[in-house]
Formats: sequence, structure tokens, C-alpha cells
Amino acid sequence: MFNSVEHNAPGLWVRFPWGTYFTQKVMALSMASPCGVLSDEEEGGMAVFESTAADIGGLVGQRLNEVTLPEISIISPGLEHRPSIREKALAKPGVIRQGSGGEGNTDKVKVFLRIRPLTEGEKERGEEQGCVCVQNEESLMLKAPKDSQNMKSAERGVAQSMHKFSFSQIFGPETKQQDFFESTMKEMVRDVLRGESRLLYTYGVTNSGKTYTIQGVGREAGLLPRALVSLFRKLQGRLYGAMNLKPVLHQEVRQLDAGEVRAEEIRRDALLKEEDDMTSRMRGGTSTWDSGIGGHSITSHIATQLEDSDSVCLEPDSLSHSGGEELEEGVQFSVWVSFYEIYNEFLYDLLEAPPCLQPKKRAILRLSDDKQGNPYVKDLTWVQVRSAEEAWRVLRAGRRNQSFASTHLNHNSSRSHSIFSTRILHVHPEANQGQATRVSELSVCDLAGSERCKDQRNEERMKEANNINTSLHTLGRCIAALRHNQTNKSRPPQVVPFRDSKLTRVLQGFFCGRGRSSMVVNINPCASTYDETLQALKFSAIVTQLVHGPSTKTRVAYILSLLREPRSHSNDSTLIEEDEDSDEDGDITMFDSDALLRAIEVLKREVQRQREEKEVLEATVREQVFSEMMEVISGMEKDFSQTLETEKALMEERFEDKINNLQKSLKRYYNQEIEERDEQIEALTAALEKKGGVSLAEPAPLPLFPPLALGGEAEGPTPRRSQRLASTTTGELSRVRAELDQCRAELLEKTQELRRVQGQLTPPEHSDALTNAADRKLGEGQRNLRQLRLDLQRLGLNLQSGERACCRNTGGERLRHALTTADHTLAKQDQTLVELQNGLLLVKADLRRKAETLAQMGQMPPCGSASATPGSCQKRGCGAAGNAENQPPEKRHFFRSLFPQHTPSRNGQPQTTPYSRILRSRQQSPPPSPGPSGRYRVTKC
Ligand SMILES: Nc1ncnc2c1ncn2[C@@H]1O[C@H](COP(=O)(O)OP(=O)(O)OP(=O)(O)O)[C@@H](O)[C@H]1O
Repeated sequence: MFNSVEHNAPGLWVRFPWGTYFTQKVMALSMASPCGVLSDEEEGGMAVFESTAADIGGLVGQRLNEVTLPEISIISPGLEHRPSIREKALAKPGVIRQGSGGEGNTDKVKVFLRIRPLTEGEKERGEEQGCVCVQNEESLMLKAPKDSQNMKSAERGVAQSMHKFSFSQIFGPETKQQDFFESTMKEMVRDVLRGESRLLYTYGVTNSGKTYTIQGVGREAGLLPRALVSLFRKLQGRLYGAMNLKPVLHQEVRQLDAGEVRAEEIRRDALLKEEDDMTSRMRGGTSTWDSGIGGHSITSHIATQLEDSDSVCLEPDSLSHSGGEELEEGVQFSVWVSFYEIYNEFLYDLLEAPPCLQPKKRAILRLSDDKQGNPYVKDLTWVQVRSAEEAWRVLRAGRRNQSFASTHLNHNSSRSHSIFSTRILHVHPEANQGQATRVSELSVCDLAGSERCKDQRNEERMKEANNINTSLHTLGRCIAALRHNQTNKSRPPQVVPFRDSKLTRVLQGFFCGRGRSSMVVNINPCASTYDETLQALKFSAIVTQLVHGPSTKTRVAYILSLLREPRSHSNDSTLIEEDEDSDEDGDITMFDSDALLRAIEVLKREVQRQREEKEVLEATVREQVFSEMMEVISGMEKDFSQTLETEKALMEERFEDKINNLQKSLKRYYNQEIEERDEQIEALTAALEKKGGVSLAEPAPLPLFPPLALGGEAEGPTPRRSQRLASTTTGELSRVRAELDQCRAELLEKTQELRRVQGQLTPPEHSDALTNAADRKLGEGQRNLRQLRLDLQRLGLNLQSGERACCRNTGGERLRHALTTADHTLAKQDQTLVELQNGLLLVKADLRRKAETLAQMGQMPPCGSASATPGSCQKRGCGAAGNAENQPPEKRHFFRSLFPQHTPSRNGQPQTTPYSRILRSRQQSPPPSPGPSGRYRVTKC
């Protein structure tokens, strides 16, 4: 809940109990409702700022989110303001802060509510009407119908569905026009005749009965005709008949010469005559003429209006006759009327309009200020009227020019704010040439109805609705600012935005103490317009909290006090006493010119004093604001630099981490690469050693890259990069770069070497052919040997059998034959052996040759050291005898068995194979002489 809304374009300073915030949202929100008050949702979210009842007031101080919305929003005047003495003393002309004091409730702005009955059309439509409940003469309860926006908001928990409002007086649908007049305007007429100025304005949603209330229909004359009749009845016999005094400017009177008087008479007669003619001519017709604004044409539905207005009349004794007993003695009254409208923020004189049948652009009137800064409508037509009837005819003439149009809600809707003013000149006829001592005014303003722009289907209607809503919104802002100034007296007064719209500017005087205002709020009971009605009532609730501005009399009393005690201005308390005792009925015109000049001097000094006071105050405030701002700025600066430092450290740490991670990954990657290369080199070295039979006892290859000092290895906290960078010298960088280059060169060299070694390891093509031939021959030799072994075994068997036969002395011839056969066989075998031996020699020679070739190849630098020895071909086992252990065991055994005399057994004993035994036996016996066939002879045992 917030206490107040201050206007300060383009946003608003919203004062909450817990602080003051500048917001544009509130402005936007308040713009959303044409009357300038908050909508239900805003109300739910921000509470109802016009609420003053205790149950809502009790919530002040709680935060919004802690607030549980009461079931009913109670909105009532509730502002029992009785100005303090100090406030009274401080009341200066032009500053609206308080009422005139001492009059209690009479100081409050009167707000009347009128509820119209349902029209025939609405009854036919079956309009729901249970949402408006009059509780008593002053209280009204609104209950949101189920289809309304308000009910939807209430269901969402952001607004109340029931609202209670209080008014000065509530008038139900059955209220008669006469009763309404008696309760509202009758007193105003009396005040005007006493010399006061009064304003009555109607406010409400479109089609709520505003025009009906002011002008009336048929026999039901509205407030204005009744007021005119009442006025002239009171003035009976007291009218100032001459036309030589005319109201001008804000509330000045100008004396006209004879020519001007004649011109005024002609104008008035022409107007009245034209009106009479038009009434007869236009009865039943319609007329169209250019509005003068961008060529838009306005259609006036005059027919209905004229028919009705023509027949508007008062019942014979509807107004009680009151004589002139209340009027000032010896004063006569001259009555002048004007009628103008504010249409789309332009002012048009409704009495200066051209004849309806001659379309012509209407002249736009300008608003000006007089010397005192009071606004007035320049060049406005004022017509002197001598009776209520004449006034009514002038009003009718003006209504022809008024902007009406048919809308979806009202077939004859006012599209402008119209203001009918009656100025009464209080004339002292016995004075020289007649002198108007005072001018009072009664203004009746029929405001156009607020309406939803989106409901308008016509572009022109949309524009009108927009302008109507804007001006009504400005009126709402002015009222809210006035209320703020009245309720927050300890704070500096807000500027009331009267200048923001034409409407508020022309009505300004009535809100600033140069008169009083009363408001009539019109509503219709239809549920279909509930949401708009609620907004209108919320606006009216603010107005009910207003008190009237200081009256003219108070200002006179203030001046009088200054004159009586010129030096008392420096002491407020003295002034207050004077004010309390002063005669409020004092009239400044009682003073002679000397006294007035003195008063002016005093006022000048007072103005000067106040100006100086304000300047000092301004300087102090500026100084305070400056020092506070400097404090705030230095605090912000400090905070900012701290934040900056923290951010910097944070960023550096983050990037340090990133760099470290990167370094680690790089290091891991290069170490892996180095290890792989080293492994490759080792494998190649081992292969070379294996090939060459020489150990390449080289030192372990150095890693291609020296240990990568890329950071991240150091234990403990490392200084920040920025610090390291600061300490890093250019020399270190170049050293690291040189090391890197060296590593690269080494890597290149090693790679080339590897390639070379790989090339060498590939055996030459011709060595393959030699090896293959040797293998083939070896295979042949082995096959022969196997055959030989078989033959020998068979021979041995034969020999054994021969021996056995010899032992048994069985057939010498047969034995001899066997021996001969054996000799042949042995000879053959010897020959085979010789051949085999030759073959082996050839193979050996071949192998040696191969070994030499390999040795030659192995001598190639740089690896042509030990690995290039002939031993490099030992794989085949065909070379050196000293390397016999490399031979397969069965082969060695075979050679030993072949050459027993050269291959003694390990224990020195000759081995006893069948063949050796045979040889031995033959060596012991004389060798048989070869026979004629060259065969050995076999000796007898
Ligand atoms: N108290 C009432 N008794 C009977 N009929 C009424 C009463 N008030 C209004 N009406 C009727 O309601 C209708 C609308 O009234 P009116 O034109 O005065 O509304 P309005 O508020 O001036 O609308 P707008 O703002 O659009 O000009 C008219 O037909 C009028 O006769």
C-alpha cells in the first residue's frame, strides 16, 4: 500500500511506507485507467491508494507480499482535516494546501452520486443490475459481476470483488430532477449571487446520464435550466438592464462604449433570432458541417436534442420563489453567458458558430493568462441575457454546435467537454457611470464520458475517446496532486499539472481558491459496464478527500494582516494571531489608493524576503544533496574498484588454470611422443644387434625433447602469470627457443638415421638366389645321406649274416660272393661320399661368399662397426667351423659318423657302429686283392 503518488514526468515518485521509488510503471499503469486511478490489478499489486478506511489503513507498513487483501475495499472521504494555525498562516495565495478553516465538513469538496435507471433498451437486453447496492444515503457497495474483469482479478487474488464507497449524498434511480437540483445546485446559485464562484461538473462513464443530469430531457429539465430559472427568479427586480459592462479576461469587467453596446445588442438579437429560426427549420432534420479540424466532419444529431430541449420546461411551482432578500443592498446584477466546448483538445466557441446550413470551419479559441496568471478563453463570446428563457435559448443555440455522435453505448453521446458559464456582474448603479465591484461565476461542465478506446469501431470515435480519456486522466492527476498537497503538509508541495490539458487549465481557478467545485458522479447500474463504473468511482473517491482551496477572502485577510503589522511577516506566530483575529470578511476595495500602495510595498518586501529565504533554502538543499551525492559516488567508486580487483584476480586465476591445463596436456603429449620414438629406436637397435651379432652398446638415446619445463610441475602456489611475466627476461625466452630448435634438429637427424637403417636391413636381391641354391643343394645332400645310411644298414646286415655263415662253415663260395657284392657296394658308397663331400665344399664356399657379401654391406658407416662382420650370415650355419654349436645336433652327429678318424668321441673311444666294425675287421685282415674285376678278395677266416 502506498501513501501517495507524486507527479513528476515522465515517471512517478511513489512513496511507500518503506521507501520512495521512482517508477515509470506506475505511470503507465495509471495511464491505463482513463480517470488516472489504479485498476483492480494494480490495486491488488500495489493496494488502493485512495483507501482511507481503518481496515485498509491498518495494513500500512506491511510489505505488499505480506498483505492479504481484505474482502471489501472501503473507499470513503475519511479525511477529517482541520487546518492547524500554522497551516493557516502559511497559506499563501496560489499555494493550495488547505481549506479556509473553521468550517469543518463544509470545507470538503462535495461529491454527489447519481444512479440512473435502466433504459428500455437495457431492460430488453436483460441487463444484470445487482452489482450496485445503495446501503444508505452516503454509502454504496459495488459487487463485481462474475463476467467482469474485476471478478477475474479477484479470483486471481489480486483485487477485491467488493468495493464500498462513501459520498456526500447518493441519489438512486428514482430521484427526480427537482430533488436532485434542490440537494445539489440550489445552494450554489445562492453562493454565486453572494459573489462566490462555483463549478459543478459531471463525471462518469459514457451513457451514464451526465447530459441528462445537466440539461435534462423533455419535461425533466436538468440542473442547468433549473439553476438559470432559480437565478433569474432571485434576481427579479435587481437586473442591471444596460449592456455597457461586459466581463472580460479571467474575471475583469470592461466598460463598453455606445458603439460596442450596440454591436453586443445586435449580436445577441441575431443569435436568439437565428436560434428561433433554426428551431423551426431544423425540426426533424440533421445537419453536418466541418469541424475545422483536419476536415473531419461532425454530425450533430440535432433533431432529437431539439425536440427534447424545446420541450424542456419547468413545472409551474417547481422552484420555490425566493426574493432578493439575500442579495446585497443597492447592488444590481448583470448576467452574461458563454458556451464553449473542448473537442479533441481544441476549444470551440459554441455561440459563435456559423449557420448550420453553411458549412464552414469553426474557429479555434486560444487559452491565455491575464496579468495575475489566471487562465481565460480569449475571444470567447459572452452574451448578456435578461431572463432564464433567453439563457435557455442561448444554450440551445450552443447545443446545435456541440459535438455529438452515436457510439455503440450511446446513440447521442457527447464527444466533447462542454462548459456553460454564467457570469454575474455586481453593479453599483449609483457609482459614477456604473461600476462593477465584483464578478462571480457559475460554471456547469458536462464532461464527456470515459470509455474504452478499443470498443470504438470508428477511427474518429477512437481519436475522440483517446482525447477524452487523456484529459480525464489529467484531471485525475491534478486531483491526486491537490490531495497530496493537502495531506502531506510536511513535504514540499507538488506541482499540480493543470497545464497538461485544456480541460484542467480552464477549470484551474475553481481548484485554486478562486471558487469552489462540486462533482456529480453518474453511474448506470448495468453489469456490462461494471469495470468502467468502478474506475469512475475510484476517481470520485479521491475527490471526496479534497478540501477546498483558500478562498479569496482568506487572501484578503492575509494582506490586511500585513498592512496592520508590516513587520510581523518575519514572525509567523504574530502573523497567526493576526490571522486568527482578522476580519475574514474584509474587502480589499475598502482601502484607498495610498493604503493599497503601502500594501503593494509590503507585499513586495514579503515576496523579496520569501525569495531570499527560498534561495538560502535552495543553497542548503543543494549543498546537502551535493555532499550526499559525493558520498554516494565515492562509495560507488570504492565498491567498483574492489569489484574490479576481485574480477581481475578471478580472471587471472581462471586463465592461470587454463594455461596450466594446457601445459600439462602439451607435456603429456610430447612425452608420449618421445617415449614412442625412443621405443622405436631401441627396437631398431636391438634388431641391428641381432643381425650383426654386435652389441650396439650405445648410450640410451636421449629424449628428443628435454624435460618440458612447461610449468605445472612446481609444487606449491605459483606466482600469478602477470607476476611471472613481469620477471621473465628476454634471454630466457631465447634460450628456450634455442633448445627447442636443437631438439627439432636432433629429431630430424634421428629420423633420417632410422630411415637409413631400415633401408640397410632389407637384404639385397641377389643374396636370395644364392641362399636358395645352397638350400637346394643342402637338401639334395641330406637326401643322399639318408639313402646312404639305409644302404649301409643293409650292408651291415648282410655282413653279419656273412659272418654267421662263415662261422658255421657253410659254403665258402657263397660267402665270397657276398663279400664281393659288399665290396662293390662299398665302392659305390665311397664314390657317393666323395661326391657329397664335394657338394658340401661347394655349399660352404657359397656360404662363405654370401657371408663376405653381407660383411661388406655391414661395413657401411655409421653403423658399420661390429654388426658388419661376416658373422652376420651365421644364421644359415654354413660358415665357420668354430661356430659348430650353432649347427643342428643331428648334422654334427652325421659328420662324425661320416669321418670317424677325424671326429673322435668325447671319451676317446671309437664308436661301435656296424660300419666301423666292418672297417676295423677289414683293417685287421689283409685286404683282399682285387680280382680281375678289380674287386677285393675275401680272405678265409
Ligand atoms: N436519471 C435518469 N432517468 C431516466 N433516464 C435517464 C437518466 N439518466 C440518464 N438517462 C437516459 O440514459 C441515456 C444516456 O444518458 P446521457 O446521454 O445523459 O448519458 P451521458 O453520460 O451524457 O453519455 P455521454 O457521455 O456518452 O454523452 C439517455 O437516454 C438518458 O435519457
